[in-house]
Amino acid sequence: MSQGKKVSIIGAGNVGATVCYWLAMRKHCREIVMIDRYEGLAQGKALDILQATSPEGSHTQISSSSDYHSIANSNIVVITAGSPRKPGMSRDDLLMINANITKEIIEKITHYAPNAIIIIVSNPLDAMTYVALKVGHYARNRVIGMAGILDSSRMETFISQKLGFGYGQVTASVMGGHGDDMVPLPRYSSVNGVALTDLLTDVEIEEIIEKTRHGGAEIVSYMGTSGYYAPANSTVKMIEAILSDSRSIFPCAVLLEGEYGYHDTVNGVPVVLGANGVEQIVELPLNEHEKKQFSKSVESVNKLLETLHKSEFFVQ
Ligand SMILES: NC(=O)C1=CN([C@@H]2O[C@H](COP(=O)(O)OP(=O)(O)OC[C@H]3O[C@@H](n4cnc5c(N)ncnc54)[C@H](O)[C@@H]3O)[C@@H](O)[C@H]2O)C=CC1
Ligand SMILES: O=C([O-])CC(=O)C(=O)O
Repeated sequence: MSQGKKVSIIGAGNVGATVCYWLAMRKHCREIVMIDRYEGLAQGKALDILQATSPEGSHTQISSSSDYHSIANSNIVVITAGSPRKPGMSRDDLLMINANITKEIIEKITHYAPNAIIIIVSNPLDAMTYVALKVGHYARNRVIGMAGILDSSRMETFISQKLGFGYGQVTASVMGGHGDDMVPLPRYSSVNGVALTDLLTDVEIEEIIEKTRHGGAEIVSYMGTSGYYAPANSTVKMIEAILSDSRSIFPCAVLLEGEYGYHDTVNGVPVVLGANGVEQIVELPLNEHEKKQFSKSVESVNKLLETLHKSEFFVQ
């Protein structure tokens, strides 16, 4: 696999450490560095994960630091630093607290790892991706938000649960922002090639769409904090695609510059991921209903961006 590659993870909490664990176990990179504002946390988790690598024959070197010098020469930096939501909160409630954290971290990354591709995980995802792009003055291919793969994998799970068969054979597609207005696409979902619309009724499909839209909140309601196994798995899929230059299509949050008719905003769309990050944005021929839903999702993200612009966040 992609030995010789370095990934840094900023934020060694639930998602960050689980990304580190998955990556180490799958042996896709030579080196992983974890940074957290609580150095002891990153240090403890790095050592714990490192001690799990030996029985697996993984050569991945895992270290922790509070010093950003250690992220130098990273191929990819993943940002999972920031607050998760608590029950009753929306992801959007995290806007200002996580925007400030993202800004502080991006300023370090542009200094210490100027050539890295950035994967954003912190919420609200689309707005944080926009913050990273603007604060770091990055070309848009280099900053990518993780959400669409996760939302699609949730939809796939709910489809198999509803059907009672097809586990592992479902392909679902979710576009749009990572919020309650995300756009699950049953027309682009199938079970081993059999169209979803041939297997489930409209009412059943609508139920799945609603469950997918609230998939994150459902987990928060059980645990008091957000999920991390599926989010970490989705993040690792993006890392693997970039490190191995697989040029795979995944739904990811990227800056739109005219695609789907929108400018200067971030939203989730299918992209080709490869060595340069976003190699291509794929424009699906959406029908009128899907276009309307996507427009609502763009509006929701734009409201957050407006709040940031009005608060003069970008001129501080
Ligand atoms: N995009 C997505 O689909 C998903 C996004 N998330 C988001 O990811 C973020 C992290 O979630 P969890 O790992 O569950 O939270 P967590 O609380 O377990 O971990 C966050 C870590 O960030 C660290 N941190 C905070 N400020 C920092 C700074 N300035 N520098 C370095 N480290 C800092 C904290 O010390 C903590 O260890 C949250 O915003 C959450 O909403 C979580 C799951 C899915
Ligand atoms: O729901 C949350 O707060 C975390 C998240 O984005 C997800 O799990 O989809």
